[in-house]
Amino acid sequence: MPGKLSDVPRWEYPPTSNKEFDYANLETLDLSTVTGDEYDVVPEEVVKKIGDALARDGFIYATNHGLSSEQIQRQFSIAQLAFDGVSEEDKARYRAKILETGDFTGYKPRGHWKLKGVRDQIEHFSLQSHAFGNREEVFPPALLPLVDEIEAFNRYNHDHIFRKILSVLSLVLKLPPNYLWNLASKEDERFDLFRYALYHPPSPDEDAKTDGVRLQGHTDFNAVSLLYSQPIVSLQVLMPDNVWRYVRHVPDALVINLGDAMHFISGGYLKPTIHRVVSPPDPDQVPYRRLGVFYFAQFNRTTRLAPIADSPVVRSTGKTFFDDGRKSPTAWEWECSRVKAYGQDGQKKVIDGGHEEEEMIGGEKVVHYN
Ligand SMILES: O=C(O)CCC(=O)C(=O)O
Ligand SMILES: [Fe+2]
Repeated sequence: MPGKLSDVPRWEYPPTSNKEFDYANLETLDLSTVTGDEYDVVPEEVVKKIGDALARDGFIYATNHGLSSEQIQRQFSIAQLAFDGVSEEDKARYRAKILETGDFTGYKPRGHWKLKGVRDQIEHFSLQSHAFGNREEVFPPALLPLVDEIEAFNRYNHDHIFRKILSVLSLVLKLPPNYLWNLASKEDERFDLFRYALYHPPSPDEDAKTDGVRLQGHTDFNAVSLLYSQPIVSLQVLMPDNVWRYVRHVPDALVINLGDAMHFISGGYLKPTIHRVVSPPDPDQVPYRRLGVFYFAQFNRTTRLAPIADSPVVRSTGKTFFDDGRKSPTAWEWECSRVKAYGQDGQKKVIDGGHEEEEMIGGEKVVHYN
């Protein structure tokens, strides 16, 4: 691997909580069960178990993804460097043009979003696939020696992990195993989003104003999200019984969820589960900064987010979106419009006594949960 290992200070994971909380009971996809040269062989019981879990909970764990503990910890170390080893001037210089372009590439400073008038305490350094072709413009000098390594990690997430998951999902929808991969593997249309995130602990006053919510409840915009499990208990999912439950840390596992794009294309069969980030319920973890490594995988830019008519499972839902499919956006159009609108306190209608807010984007209703 390129990049000088010794130059990157090692990230020491915060201590794992040994307390019990109301954890979500999530299924696990063992990725080593997906085999064949084109990852087209998946045992039937795996398709059944994961299909049921993703239609019901929308969240699963994935294990045996082929990355070592060392390789994963290395990504957290690079994440730490991206925030602690880059000056505030450089973060401003390499700032993401989120509102201008709907593209997260670059640094998102704290306070870009607002929740109940309180500025968020989350820093991001995000890379859309095109970033690797524009290195000098996107990466601050401190990270330039690591670009090949970061790119190789991105490739692995796309070509192996995402691909295997798409094989499973194709079979869930009773399509040929490579069907969804064909909608996501056009090299010049890739726009996956890779992200290092740093959650700073807010002040007690800020936490009180937001009821401890640090990232508002949302669905993801993309197809499949891969979150590298980390020790701070903080991520909650809204489970089918309408109860927020914590996601338990599973060392070296991936926490996987589906986004809007997969929901639309599956005629609503696959669930884009609402999730949020709250203050850690374990007081021992509260003072720690929380680092995240996320890979938001997407379909090709021009993939139209209309229900796949070839799938009997999709057809059986009878569901359509976007004016009965007449105005289905492409994956790119949908993502850009949602990225621009997110967290800007835009045209929202408050419902359910303030617990929910609705916003119309591209003619579809998007609900934010407080
Ligand atoms: O911080 C997390 O665990 C999840 C973040 C998340 O949901 C997102 O960035 O979309
Ligand atoms: Fe998310």
